[in-house]
Amino acid sequence: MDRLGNEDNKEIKETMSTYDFKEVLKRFPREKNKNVTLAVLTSGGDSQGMNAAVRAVVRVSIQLGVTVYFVKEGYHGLIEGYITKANWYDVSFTLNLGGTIIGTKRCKPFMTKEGRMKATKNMISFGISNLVVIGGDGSLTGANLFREEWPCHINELLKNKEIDEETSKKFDHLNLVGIVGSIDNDFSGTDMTIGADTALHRILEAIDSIVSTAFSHQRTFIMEVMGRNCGYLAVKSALMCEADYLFIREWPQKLDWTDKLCKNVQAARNRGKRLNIIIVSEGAVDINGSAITSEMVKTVLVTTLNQDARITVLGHVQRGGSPSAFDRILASRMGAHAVFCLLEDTAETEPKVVCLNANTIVHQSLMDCVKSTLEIGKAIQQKDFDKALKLRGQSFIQNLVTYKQMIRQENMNSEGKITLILNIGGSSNGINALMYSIVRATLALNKRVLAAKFSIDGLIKGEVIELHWSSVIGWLNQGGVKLGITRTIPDEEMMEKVAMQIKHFNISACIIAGGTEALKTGILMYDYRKKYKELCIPLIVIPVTYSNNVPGTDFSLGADTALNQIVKLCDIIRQSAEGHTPRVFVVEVLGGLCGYLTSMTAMACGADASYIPEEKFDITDLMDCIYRMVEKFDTKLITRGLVLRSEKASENYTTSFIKKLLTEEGQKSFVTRTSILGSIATGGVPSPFDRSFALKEGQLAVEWINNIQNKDPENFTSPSSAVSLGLQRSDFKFTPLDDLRFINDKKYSNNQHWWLNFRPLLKVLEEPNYWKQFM
Ligand SMILES: Nc1ncnc2c1ncn2[C@@H]1O[C@H](COP(=O)(O)OP(=O)(O)OP(=O)(O)O)[C@@H](O)[C@H]1O
Ligand SMILES: O=P(O)(O)OC[C@H]1O[C@](O)(CO)[C@@H](O)[C@@H]1O
Repeated sequence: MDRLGNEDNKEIKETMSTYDFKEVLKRFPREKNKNVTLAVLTSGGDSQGMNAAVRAVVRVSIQLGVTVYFVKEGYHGLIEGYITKANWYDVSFTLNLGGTIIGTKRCKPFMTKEGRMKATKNMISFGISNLVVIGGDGSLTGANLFREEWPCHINELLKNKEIDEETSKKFDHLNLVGIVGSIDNDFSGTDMTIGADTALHRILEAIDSIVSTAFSHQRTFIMEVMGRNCGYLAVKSALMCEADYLFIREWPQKLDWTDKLCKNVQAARNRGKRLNIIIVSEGAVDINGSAITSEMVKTVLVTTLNQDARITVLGHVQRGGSPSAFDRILASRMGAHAVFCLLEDTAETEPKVVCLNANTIVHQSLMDCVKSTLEIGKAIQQKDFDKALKLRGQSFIQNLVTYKQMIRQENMNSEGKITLILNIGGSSNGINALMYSIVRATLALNKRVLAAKFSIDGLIKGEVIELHWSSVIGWLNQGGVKLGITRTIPDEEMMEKVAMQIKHFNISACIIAGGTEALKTGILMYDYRKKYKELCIPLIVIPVTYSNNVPGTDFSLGADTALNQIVKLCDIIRQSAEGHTPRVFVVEVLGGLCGYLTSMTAMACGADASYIPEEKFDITDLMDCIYRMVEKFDTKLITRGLVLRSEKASENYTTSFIKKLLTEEGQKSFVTRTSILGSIATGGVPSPFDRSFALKEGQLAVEWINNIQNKDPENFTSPSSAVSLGLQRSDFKFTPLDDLRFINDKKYSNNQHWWLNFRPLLKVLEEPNYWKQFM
């Protein structure tokens, strides 16, 4: 799960030019790929997002002139010869589907040499010597073995006269690349496996639903989650649902766990909780390695505490349903990368596995990753749980630490320093989870939290409340803004009052959460330190906005939830056209001057075109879109089209203009409809990513304040004492507000966003003849 630190992965890791198709064609010319044949299979437990990976493998191959095959039903299909040619439209409308359209199976015969020999023969008969395997640790272990043995199988086939000398030379080695598709997130080398994010969506949907019935009856629910050997899903979900107790394999319980469980559960009730959630990973054990089951946990609670406890086993629900936006995008990037890897492979290169590393797609040695993954399993078997935990990586351990901190019940009458929270800007999901995290982390340090209701306006009026441990119970999964929010940025007169209130409430530090208004307010407060010494306190801004347009961070809190909402709505809009004559939808997406939501939705839904403020477009682009649409509908294989437009993509090419143009020019082939999503897209409950992001950011902000207060309690005038917290690649960074003041420049726009790199990939995956533009 953590980086292996392989230098080798530098060659074709995702960079600015990775998807620039002119560059791609230069590196992998179509003429050279004429004789390249590639197959893709899915194996092991299915996972949501596998289809996006298959789609990307197929479409990138076709764009590069590679012949591509599906192997149906995993290794079983390889042995039985269920191999069929894949075409462009075979993978249309599959991004939103869970499972795998090409089937999967757990296949015993592939564990035998005979089975793998048969698979070799079948592959050769189709001329295939390049294979993409999408599956979990087991599938990739098998794939690795298959590739190692391949030359022996070829010799054997030659010896048995099942192939001739020429064929044996032509197929002397197998090029292999793995993509990790598994909800368990249990594979070393990649930060995330395809499907894990969606599984968390399913788990939290279930827990959020259970909470209302548990609350009504004051019940305790024991939720059993999947993950075999790996506690990732359990730890993450426990963290994100405020679970009162967690059982996983890598952190086994001492033998007195029954007492501790009862103590924690009872203490939470005493603090005002009407319900308890206990998360049990299906592989949970005690320090002796003996299983701890949901039934055992229930029995303890019923017999010792006389609790009304119930068990819900989530089971395969976790592997079901439509993939999250993250999984669709991750899988598309990984699928494309897998094809590039295969085209670079030679007999001498070792097999690779495509990984996500600090928000960048890279590849690692498949053998090294498999070895490291198996080591974790071995450590667990040998009951060396410390080693297993260490091997799971730093972020796994950090999640556990955060969980313990959030759930720890602190002294309610703390007398320590006071931190003020201000929410400023528009409403964005995840902000309540952030408040939860700030409150719990601050109380853990024996300090106090005050919060202004309705932002600066409330602060000036003195509408300030104290937040206690129990004030934030249940805030993790709440949409909207519990504290109330306005967009007011203080002017000179207001700033004086702000300073007075900070003095009045004896505030020692301030956290501002929100979008650009929050950042601008933070910069102003920093600037006014010269005039008001009350403002010389540690100040930290945490970007919270669905638009993802705040500088200093790759992600703003709330953007993932909005993206998932928009993707869901686009799926529904497009589905509504099923059974109709061809229909094109023009959908207007929120985001102000930032095309993040539009671009990422386009990638996750497979939009035919997307127009954003950062990318200039003109009438020829719009006409080109119409011609492509007509061409597509002429195939009679497709009847639905999707065009996305950012609300501020262009002053003149408005949504209504584009609709009229499509209606006029495309009327012989399709009808056009519009849909303006507006703020409907920002409602709902925070996504797992946003909850987890909120928890981390809250904790880091509190730690930063604590450190700076401890270091130099008198001196809070330097630029480094007023910062913005941001996630850059995989690192959280504290950027001085002084360095971000360009946000106040009217002309500010950021055309260097990391996600702009994916724009060409959108076209590669959506426009069947995209490659022709470069010939
Ligand atoms: N050691 C191995 N040697 C050869 N083939 C293997 C090996 N391990 C697994 N496989 C093949 O891969 C298939 C899938 O493996 P497994 O059932 O472990 O699922 P997985 O890939 O780990 O997926 P998930 O993590 O979703 O369960 C097996 O049924 C078998 O065909
Ligand atoms: O679908 P099956 O074969 O019952 O396997 C269930 C197992 O597969 C996974 O869903 C994925 O590895 C595990 O979390 C679970 O233990």
